Amino acid sequence: MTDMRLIVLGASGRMGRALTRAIAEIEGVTLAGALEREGSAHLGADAGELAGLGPLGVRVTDDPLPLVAHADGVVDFTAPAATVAIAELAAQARIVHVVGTTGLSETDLDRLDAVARHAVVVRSGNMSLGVNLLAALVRQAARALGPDWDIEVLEMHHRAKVDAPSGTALLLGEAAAEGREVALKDASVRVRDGHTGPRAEGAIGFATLRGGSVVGEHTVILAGAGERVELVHRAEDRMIFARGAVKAALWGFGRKPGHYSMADVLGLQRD
Ligand SMILES: NC(=O)C1=CN([C@@H]2O[C@H](COP(=O)(O)OP(=O)(O)OC[C@H]3O[C@@H](n4cnc5c(N)ncnc54)[C@H](O)[C@@H]3O)[C@@H](O)[C@H]2O)C=CC1
Ligand SMILES: O=C(O)C1=N[C@H](C(=O)O)C[C@H](O)C1
Repeated sequence: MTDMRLIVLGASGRMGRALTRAIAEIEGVTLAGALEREGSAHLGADAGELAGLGPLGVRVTDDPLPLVAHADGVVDFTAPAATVAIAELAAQARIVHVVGTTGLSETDLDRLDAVARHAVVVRSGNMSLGVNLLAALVRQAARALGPDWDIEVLEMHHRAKVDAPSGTALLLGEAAAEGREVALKDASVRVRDGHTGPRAEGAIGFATLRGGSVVGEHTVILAGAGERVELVHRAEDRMIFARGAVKAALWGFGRKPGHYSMADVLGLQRD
């Protein structure tokens, strides 16, 4: 069987470089193109050299059209505007779109839902096995412990991260809300400052830390009267996300159109 041909969007970014390495190490996929934004200092560079692999003969370009026409999928860890733009092109070409980009607005998500009527979109705020397993545990804990236990989601990331709360924190908050059978938008408290008054009953709180080179750390705290449960994930290497994204692309290849999640890819049941 021939390899699945993948394009990396945002090829010179932290995740873009990790994706190039993951494509090189995983069987059944090949790097078919490397895209960057207009004006990037890395246009024309060899994607393999950017990723520390040595030359692969794939030059970074800012023109998606010729690449999309000859590829089977695009892996995209960039920024919301770039993700929505490539989603339209990927859907027209009927190629798999794996979306790792976080900070997407409700409008952006509606656009992805619309294109997923015609194409395979696999999207997750976190592509690692560990976090997706953690989400299942959080759902179960929130259901078992009930509303008397307060839920707070704490996250820390490197100083260059631009969105908050992280996509993972929101994914974990969604899992907690599902466990409680409430809508996250009705329960979430994303910022606290000044004289806030006591904690609202049933709130799912978020707290954000930024600094240094932290790849990604998430703690879901379930605080009861006189005791506390903490569920923690620590990412130590971006390759966990990159390998997950390549696995998602392979899973999506040949599948019927739809907006899928990493829980679908990993076969994690929603109990
Ligand atoms: N879902 C997951 O498992 C993970 C998601 N992320 C998310 O991935 C995104 C990127 O993260 P990093 O790699 O750390 O950021 P980064 O800033 O290092 O890389 C982003 C890259 O995208 C490029 N880009 C921006 N607009 C573009 C366009 N229109 N066309 C092509 N390229 C464009 C930038 O030039 C940059 O090279 C963020 O939203 C982050 O939260 C990061 C790690 C894991
Ligand atoms: O920007 C990052 O770095 C990360 N972003 C994702 C998020 O927003 O949760 C995933 C991971 O934690 C790293």
